[in-house]
Amino acid sequence: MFARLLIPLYAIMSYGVFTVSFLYALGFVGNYVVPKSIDKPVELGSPANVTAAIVINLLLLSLFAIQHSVMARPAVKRWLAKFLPAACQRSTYVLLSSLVLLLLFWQWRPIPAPLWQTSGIAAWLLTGVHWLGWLIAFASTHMIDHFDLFGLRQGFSALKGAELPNHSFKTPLLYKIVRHPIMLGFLLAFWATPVMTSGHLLFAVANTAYILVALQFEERDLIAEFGETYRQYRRRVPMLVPRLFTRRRTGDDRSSRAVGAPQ
Ligand SMILES: C[S@@+](CC[C@H](N)C(=O)[O-])C[C@H]1O[C@@H](n2cnc3c(N)ncnc32)[C@H](O)[C@@H]1O
Repeated sequence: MFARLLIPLYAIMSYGVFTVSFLYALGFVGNYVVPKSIDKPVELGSPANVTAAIVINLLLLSLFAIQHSVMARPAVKRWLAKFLPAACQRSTYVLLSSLVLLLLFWQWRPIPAPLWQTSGIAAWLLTGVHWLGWLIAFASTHMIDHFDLFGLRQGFSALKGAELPNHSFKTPLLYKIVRHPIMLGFLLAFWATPVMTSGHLLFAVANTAYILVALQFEERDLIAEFGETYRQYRRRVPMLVPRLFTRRRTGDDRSSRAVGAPQ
């Protein structure tokens, strides 16, 4: 009974830490409100320290990449299952990822030299795309299952003494346009900025490289889990860049899917 209560509380606490790290990320990447952001305070990024700043920032980004990817490997999940109840696994992943992100925000060294800069309509447009990116990422978590992705569903099924919910394959809304809308949203939020500093560029390039590699692993796992269904989805729907002229393809897709023919 005690564990049944403790697990949902742990899930709520992890979700709370995730919420703090997500809200802080909005301020960090966009240089809004928060005391320490990607480019501020400027005095932390004195030119003499640029090499040290690059090394420290790359170490922080690598730490996040390693933690986030290694803990998502099926073999590591099986190993963790020896120590952690299954209902706590996702929350633990969410908690550790959020803590590593907060460490990154805290220890990040701004490199504020601007590489390019926009003003007027261009700046407004880029800011709009930036916020659209965050919105796409957040909304897409709800399209596949926000509460499952962040461990709450698993925690509450432990409370009810129910079986863990099955991970089901879904392709609603934006998942019909690209296979990875959450990552597409992040890429838009990271790259669309009115002022691109050296530090921001480092952040955007490193995260883009990480996302492209991590998606290879994620898709390998999705194929292992959902087999031909995911392979067909991969043939039908682009990874990150929406097709501009989808009309004819959609027609083709429908007919090939109807007869189950490879595309
Ligand atoms: C952080 S989410 C990112 C999802 C996707 N890569 C995206 O960018 O929108 C990673 C989790 O989503 C799951 N996932 C990815 N695509 C999915 C789909 N179409 N249906 C259900 N789960 C999916 C993966 O198995 C993984 O556990």
